[in-house]
Amino acid sequence: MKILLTRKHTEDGNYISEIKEADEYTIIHEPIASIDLMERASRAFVNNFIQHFSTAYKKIFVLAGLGDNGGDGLAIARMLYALGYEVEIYVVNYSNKQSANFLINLERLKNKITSQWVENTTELPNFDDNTLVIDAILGAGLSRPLDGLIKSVAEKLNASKAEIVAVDIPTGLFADSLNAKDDVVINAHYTITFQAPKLAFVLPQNADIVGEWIVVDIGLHEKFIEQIAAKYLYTDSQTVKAIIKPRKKFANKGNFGHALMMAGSYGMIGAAVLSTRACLRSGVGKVTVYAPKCGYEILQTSIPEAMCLPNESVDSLEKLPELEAYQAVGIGCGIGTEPETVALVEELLKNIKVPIVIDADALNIIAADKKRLKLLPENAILTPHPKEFQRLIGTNWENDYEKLKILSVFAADYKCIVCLKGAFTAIALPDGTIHFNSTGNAGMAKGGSGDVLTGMILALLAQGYAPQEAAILGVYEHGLAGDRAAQIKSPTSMIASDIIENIKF
Ligand SMILES: NC(=O)C1=CN([C@@H]2O[C@H](COP(=O)(O)OP(=O)(O)OC[C@H]3O[C@@H](n4cnc5c(N)ncnc54)[C@H](OP(=O)(O)O)[C@@H]3O)[C@@H](O)[C@H]2O)[C@@H](O)CC1
Ligand SMILES: Nc1ncnc2c1ncn2[C@@H]1O[C@H](COP(=O)(O)OP(=O)(O)O)[C@@H](O)[C@H]1O
Ligand SMILES: [K+]
Repeated sequence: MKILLTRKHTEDGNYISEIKEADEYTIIHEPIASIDLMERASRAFVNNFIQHFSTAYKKIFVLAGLGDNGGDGLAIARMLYALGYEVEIYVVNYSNKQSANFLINLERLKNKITSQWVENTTELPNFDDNTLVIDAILGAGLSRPLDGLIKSVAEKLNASKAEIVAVDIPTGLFADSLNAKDDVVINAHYTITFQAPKLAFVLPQNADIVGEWIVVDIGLHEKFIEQIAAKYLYTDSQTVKAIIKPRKKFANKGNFGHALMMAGSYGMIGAAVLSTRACLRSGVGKVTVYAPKCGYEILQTSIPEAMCLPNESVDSLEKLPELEAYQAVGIGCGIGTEPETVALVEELLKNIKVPIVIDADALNIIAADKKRLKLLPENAILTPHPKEFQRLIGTNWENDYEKLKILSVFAADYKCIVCLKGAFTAIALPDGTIHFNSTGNAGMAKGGSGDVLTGMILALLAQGYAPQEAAILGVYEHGLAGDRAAQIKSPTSMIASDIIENIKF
């Protein structure tokens, strides 16, 4: 799914709104009247809303602005009222400019619900913990930080105990550009957004502003969306369906590749076990794990399906084995940073001729001497968590937008694929695009989860998936397995082994 921007910079130094353009294209080419598109958007909001909040639930205050977001708010209020919800409307009267669709929806309220016009926060009702506020003050049309009346309303709301549900975007939040630190933004608990995710929603710095969020389809014209060259994408089930190759009936294990997992050191053989087992659960034909001698019996006993190739050293990985037999190589999980392992990583990078996934200490080894970055083979997949990525670039970022810029430049400069892990893992490709993952949960924030991912991506590489497909698909399925594990064990109690047990391609 593409992430549509509200402020996409154009070559002449201005910016356009892809959302507005998609809106206008739909109005002309579907065709549909603008007010009917608003009705459709509001209906989509309501359909989702009623699944979460029953009529018995709390009193609903709709806070409406004067633009199209406010128009949505009025239409939503009318629809919820018709469904039996107890609704009150407060129009935040911050300007004398009202959109045409706002005015039509105001007219449509007549003889149904009255609206109260607010020019001062003292005219607002009491937002106690028994109220639900629908924030329809400003949406994608935000052009500057909040001030004056809207700012005071936002402050009052944020200080209250009311549950806040935002229409499209929480008021005051820029959809895809940076808010200043002291900007006041309504902190929503739940956001129902139209047509496409907004970039701001997948960035950790906005987590407490957007709350839980969901995209509802409002039927903007597919032909228009297809031709948008999106820089940011959001991996959903449709994306993944287009990537996955079915296993053919007469297939044999030779069709699914032989993977080499180089992992483990004394005290860290668990990382080798987890990554290798995850690799096996992800469709690979055969796996050999190259590990220090201390891991031999553990690996042979705990994963009988894998072959184990012990190296000479007892405690740590050293010396490059023959690579000819393998279709893909994974390195890094639990390998430590002993000098002989450092030498091994360098040797591997100089000699590798098949796709590779690089994780954990292998990344730290590369980061320790930046000249090693030049050894990265084209399309290598790197799977750093934020700390490891900071080590690779040798600096920190000021905010998440800057982080994305650095990430994108890094992937382009080194022609590699970087999976920057976390909630909404960001996968940067050499072509400059960034693909955010939609699956996963905080139960995965535990030691070993990353090892599982490395094994899964390795399996996909060995099966012949193109590296960018292996990264996008692997990260998605890893998160999905984590979501299944969380369902069964709960986010708090699940462990990395539960992720493996719930891998299901
Ligand atoms: N295609 C879609 O996705 C569809 C979208 N729809 C809905 O439309 C919404 C976008 O509507 P919109 O363009 O009218 O913008 P909205 O956010 O209501 O505000 C605009 C007004 O606010 C003003 N203003 C801006 N910043 C301000 C500030 N800080 N303080 C004060 N004023 C400020 C701005 O003034 P100006 O910048 O021109 O001075 C302008 O007058 C979108 O979020 C969705 O809900 C659906 O109905 C249908 C399909
Ligand atoms: N809050 C979260 N939401 C979704 N996924 C998460 C969250 N926290 C961590 N993860 C996922 O769990 C994995 C953790 O990997 P990593 O930090 O390398 O752990 P480790 O090195 O301990 O195995 C990553 O794939 C990451 O995307
Ligand atoms: K809003």
